[in-house]
Amino acid sequence: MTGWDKFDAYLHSTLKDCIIIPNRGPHDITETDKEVIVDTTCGMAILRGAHVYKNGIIGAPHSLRADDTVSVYADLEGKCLKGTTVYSGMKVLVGNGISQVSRSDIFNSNTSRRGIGILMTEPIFQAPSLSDLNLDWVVPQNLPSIVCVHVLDPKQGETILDMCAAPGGKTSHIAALMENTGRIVALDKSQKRALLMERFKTPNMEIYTFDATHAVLADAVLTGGPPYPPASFDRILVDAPCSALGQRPSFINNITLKQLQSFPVIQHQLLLTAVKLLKPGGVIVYSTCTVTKEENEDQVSRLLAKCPEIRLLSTPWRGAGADYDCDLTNEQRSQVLRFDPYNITADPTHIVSCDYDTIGFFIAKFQKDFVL
Ligand SMILES: C[S@@+](CC[C@H](N)C(=O)[O-])C[C@H]1O[C@@H](n2cnc3c(N)ncnc32)[C@H](O)[C@@H]1O
Repeated sequence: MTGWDKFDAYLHSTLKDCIIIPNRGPHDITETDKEVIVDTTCGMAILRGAHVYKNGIIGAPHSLRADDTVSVYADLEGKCLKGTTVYSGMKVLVGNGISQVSRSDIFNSNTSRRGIGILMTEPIFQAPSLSDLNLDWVVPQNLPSIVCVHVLDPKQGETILDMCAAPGGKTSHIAALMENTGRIVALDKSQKRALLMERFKTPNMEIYTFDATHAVLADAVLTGGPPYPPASFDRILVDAPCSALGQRPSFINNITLKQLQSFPVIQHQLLLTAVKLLKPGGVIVYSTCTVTKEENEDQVSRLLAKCPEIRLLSTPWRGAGADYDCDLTNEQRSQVLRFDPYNITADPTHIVSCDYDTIGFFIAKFQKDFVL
């Protein structure tokens, strides 16, 4: 792991399968006179420990040579054209690094676009690059994603459905907790993303590209691929598609109002399907990595109103419940789990517990009545 020797790593105080690797920053750095422009995806990767690959560079000065010290900026509006020499649009500094290549190595069509273009020596935030981890041993995830699977609490031998599973971080955690017992069915609508799950596949895991809102059918059979008959699964994870407004780091969000309004609709459909697929006494965990109440608390109250056979359970984890003006009762607010990075201090010298300095995330746990 690049830079591993420079970073702390410690076992989480209560999650014994979780190693915490804190990042450090923001650091004050001095800008150089050579500016390299990358897109926002590359800029966010840099803040999570990555170097800049040649094909991530969209702008560089004429004078760029190998071994030059450069400042790297993320193009906030996506307006920088490939090959730009000087970019005056909206950009944000993500760090300094040493160029491994000259300008012609980057943009000349006869040279390979592969390999590292800028070795980041002074990123604004320091984090180890986790890209070369052995995924048989560890899977890098944000803390709330790890908590989410512990809230699901899969038991050995059970039949588990992961309705929106790709790229598979939570599915792999479920598989680890089940120690190759039981059956895990992982669905995702996107074939491209479902393929990413193959690297986590275990003998008891089945992966299907499928729209999970259509995963229930009265005369279906439980063996093989979807759809499945009602009351088939012991536990179901609905890690729903969402507006992802809780993601960190994030420079800018170009989501449209129409896109924002589309998520609650699909989330409700997924939850209704999950209720049908759940065995009596079974558990559903609903989660998002966003902060809007329409995608979080409102989904909970809507499901409880629509499905009298479903009740809310407490998420056994420290931290605040809902603190938004929503339709949940005070007791229900204390039962759901909202990770809210906006509520932590902005003072960079203040050390915030890893349990709070997280991405924005929401978790709710439901149980279906034993007798229907
Ligand atoms: C938040 S991501 C899931 C992340 C995943 N659980 C993990 O831990 O790696 C949401 C996923 O839902 C998938 N999705 C969107 N609509 C879907 C649908 N109708 N049925 C199944 N999957 C869907 C998306 O392709 C995306 O991969």
